[in-house]
Amino acid sequence: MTEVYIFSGFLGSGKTSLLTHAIRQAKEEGLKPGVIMNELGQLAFDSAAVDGDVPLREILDGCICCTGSEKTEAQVQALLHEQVDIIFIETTGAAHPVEALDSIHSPLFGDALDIRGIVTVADGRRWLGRNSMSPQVRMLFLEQIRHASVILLNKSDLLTDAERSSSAAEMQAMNPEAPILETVNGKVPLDYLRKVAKGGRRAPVQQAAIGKQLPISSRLVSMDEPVEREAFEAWVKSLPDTIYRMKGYVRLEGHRYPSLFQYAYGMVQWIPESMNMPGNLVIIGENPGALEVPGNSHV
Ligand SMILES: Nc1nc2c(ncn2[C@@H]2O[C@H](COP(=O)(O)OP(=O)(O)OP(=O)(O)O)[C@@H](O)[C@H]2O)c(=O)[nH]1
Repeated sequence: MTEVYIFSGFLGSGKTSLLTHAIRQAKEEGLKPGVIMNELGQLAFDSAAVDGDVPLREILDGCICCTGSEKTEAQVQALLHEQVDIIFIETTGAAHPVEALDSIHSPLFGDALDIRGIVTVADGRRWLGRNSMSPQVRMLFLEQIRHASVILLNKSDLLTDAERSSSAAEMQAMNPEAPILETVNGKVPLDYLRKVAKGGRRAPVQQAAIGKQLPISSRLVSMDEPVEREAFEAWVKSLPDTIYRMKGYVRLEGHRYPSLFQYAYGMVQWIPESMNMPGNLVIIGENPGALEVPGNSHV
């Protein structure tokens, strides 16, 4: 049977970081991993994090929970044909984990799949700031924690000892059965996940089809002009709290190529690239269409 793990967690919490780490460990253990990656935008941005030799299927531009289970079934089928030993499904940060789980509980697979459950990556700082999220979005964030088989309290490097223990205790109260592990960059031993993730649904779903009603959308912006780093970061800081995530390639003034830019819950990261990547930025949040974006010359 092929083990299946669903990686859940809010936008920018560290799912891709967990995925790259899990893939590396699976390979080291002699397992053949396969990946299904679900992204909100049309751009398969995170796919670059998956090595070329790992079978990868993408479900783009919509949540796995809303695009219909046929698409997911087809992608799982394709991975099974490639005889993978373990499948990691990275859901979008806007996906309801139980709906994602349901989409792979298909009679098509019979006993070919051993669905081990939901690993939820929770951004510790976002947990502390959860009350500033809009109600529907906060509900999704909490649902991801409530239905986890295992919770990773990630970005624990950004929390104090007191914040780490109070966050873990509060999450445990919300989901008493899931083991909680404090992590940095989603680094968790794969053996641990394989031991503790037992699959199955743990609590009634609070609100069905939450992903369909969520006010979250994504916008792809072409970044055709270089930006000044400080001014760009000041613009990022000025954005409303309801802009949850940005990622893409942005050219900084004085740089030859666009740098990889990441934004998640107040944190900005720039990684210089040595190749000329197309200047594109994905913005995810509530009403990203209303923003004027520096570096984009189009109206
Ligand atoms: N300081 C710190 N940063 C982290 C940690 N984990 C992830 N990050 C950073 O957070 C950002 C988002 O990480 P990803 O792994 O891409 O998050 P994600 O959940 O896959 O994001 P989406 O797929 O867009 O929802 C990146 O800039 C990471 O480098 C952590 O433990 N500590």
